[in-house]
Amino acid sequence: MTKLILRDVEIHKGFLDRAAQEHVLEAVRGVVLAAPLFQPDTPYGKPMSVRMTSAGRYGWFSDRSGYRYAQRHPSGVDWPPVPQPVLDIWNRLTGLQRQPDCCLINYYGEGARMGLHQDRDEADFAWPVVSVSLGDPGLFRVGNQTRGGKTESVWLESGDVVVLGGAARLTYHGVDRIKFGAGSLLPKGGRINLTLRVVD
Ligand SMILES: O=C(O)CCC(=O)C(=O)O
Ligand SMILES: [Fe+2]
Repeated sequence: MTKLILRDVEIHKGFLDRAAQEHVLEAVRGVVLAAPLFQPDTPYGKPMSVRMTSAGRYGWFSDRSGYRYAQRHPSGVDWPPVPQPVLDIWNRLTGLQRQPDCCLINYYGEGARMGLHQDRDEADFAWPVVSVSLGDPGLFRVGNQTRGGKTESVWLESGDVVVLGGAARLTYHGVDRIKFGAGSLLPKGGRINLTLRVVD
């Protein structure tokens, strides 16, 4: 395990070993069975290329009226609780008493990406965001606190965990592309990202 710092963004390479990745993946499968992946629309009307769902008191949601947190899955069911193996990652890394309210689950299939953005739909930016990568490698781009300027990129691999906290809490970030099929964790390929956030 090595820790890189890229513009105050902490990147814990190899934070989860293979057994831990499999354990988390199994928990994620349980969430997806109860609250299936869906493809949200952006406020601009184009569907996102990433499919997603959530666990926790809140789930992240997007449609023509904007980005927000929702108390239920689009089907009307409650979001399942955040699985304990996922909370364990938060606890190990942050040491905080407060637990995350939302675990957003992003699934990147072939060709999926996520444009540069800030995570700013939460009430209090003092809480960090913790982001877990599973499956195929993804090219993670890190920008600045405001839109524009130079960026730097790093490949995130299965088991890597990123913390956006402190000075980096509002840093622009995104995923340019994935190496579809290059990982061995997901039998059908693709990349899963879990993003843990305190919402309110
Ligand atoms: O997939 C990733 O590594 C980042 C995901 C992300 O930035 C988000 O869901 O807000
Ligand atoms: Fe983000």
